[in-house]
Amino acid sequence: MNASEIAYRRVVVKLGTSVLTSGSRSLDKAQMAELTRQMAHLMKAGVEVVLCTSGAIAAGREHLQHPQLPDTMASKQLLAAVGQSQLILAWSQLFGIYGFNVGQLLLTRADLHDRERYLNARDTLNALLAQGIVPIINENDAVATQEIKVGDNDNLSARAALLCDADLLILLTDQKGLFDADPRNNPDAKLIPEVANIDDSLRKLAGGSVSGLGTGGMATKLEAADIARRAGIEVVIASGQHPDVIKKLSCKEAVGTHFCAIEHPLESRKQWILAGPKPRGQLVLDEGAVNAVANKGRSLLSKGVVSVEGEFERGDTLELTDANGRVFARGLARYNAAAMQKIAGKHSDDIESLLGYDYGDAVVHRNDMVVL
Ligand SMILES: Nc1ncnc2c1ncn2[C@@H]1O[C@H](COP(=O)(O)OP(=O)(O)O)[C@@H](O)[C@H]1O
Ligand SMILES: N[C@@H](CCC(=O)OP(=O)(O)O)C(=O)O
Repeated sequence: MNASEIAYRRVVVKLGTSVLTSGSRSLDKAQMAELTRQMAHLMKAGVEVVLCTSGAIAAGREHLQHPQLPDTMASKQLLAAVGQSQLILAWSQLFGIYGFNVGQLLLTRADLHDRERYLNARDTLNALLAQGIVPIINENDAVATQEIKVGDNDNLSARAALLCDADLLILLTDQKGLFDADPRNNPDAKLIPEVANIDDSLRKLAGGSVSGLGTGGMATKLEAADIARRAGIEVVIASGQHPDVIKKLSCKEAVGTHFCAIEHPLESRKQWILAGPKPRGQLVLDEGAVNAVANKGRSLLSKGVVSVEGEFERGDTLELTDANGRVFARGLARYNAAAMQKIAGKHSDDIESLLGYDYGDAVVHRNDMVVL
């Protein structure tokens, strides 16, 4: 590979459990070595690489020789605690062969929720990359409860790609890409080589994981692709087994399913609104408000709010839905849940008299909102 053929400057590679185990009950070290060789090659050619690795739970099971444990969160946390150290040891040894050091970042949604912590994580990532150290990211499964988890590494890798301002996100899995039906159950399923837009009809094609190894299947890979491409990042889903897959993708060879980046990416703060905080509530809007927000670029006024769900504070993230429950936007609340209940459906001029204070006409301001 010649440096002039490489089309990207910063690449996030996400390796699913399915790739790291090759479908077996243990880490496939030969496969990990081969993928390390490809990533090291890319780095030697001047590309910065961030690795988002799954496999901690699988590595824990293997290291403890497949113990009989109750099917609980605590067992998974135990396996992750044991497995993560084995996993990072393996990556450290493999990258060491090529003279690269690695740095471990174990994140949860809580690290992305708060804008300040989000920016701190970004600084750490950038500092590692500036020193030529390979950042290796996984969810902090050993301590994260369901409530504070991102939940799957596809979504986590998209957040990592946003954090480090990557220009390519590679999701490697056990299938050749996104098919028009799950190829495990549909032998006639066809590979979709190029996706220009992620919509509901595409989401219907993407099923969950049936292998029992991965988390989320294609559904979470599509969520990840949607987040990344809105930030102007190209995304590819491809097979980890494809020969020289990482090298080929970094030279724009057509392998797997490619998702075009959108032309006018969201500014950084709006990327964070989309990818960082977990929504704490929902506002159901009437037809006029849906139209004003979705099509006319307006802020949301109290008058258009039909109902308020959830317990949220001012500044928390909310989902905006239409009457059918379709989420079409996300934004930051200017009023807390109790206040929002009181002013829903009321005219903006009445806010002060209803609440005794007034944070402005917009209950979700345009500048704090992303239309999906
Ligand atoms: N439309 C689809 N195209 C391809 N794979 C699909 C589709 N729908 C569901 N899948 C499933 O997604 C799985 C990959 O996701 P997952 O098991 O979570 O792997 P990973 O560990 O790589 O994240 C495939 O094995 C496949 O069975
Ligand atoms: N964080 C978990 C993996 C979670 C996950 O999303 O797995 P996968 O679908 O295989 O990428 C682990 O290290 O075992």
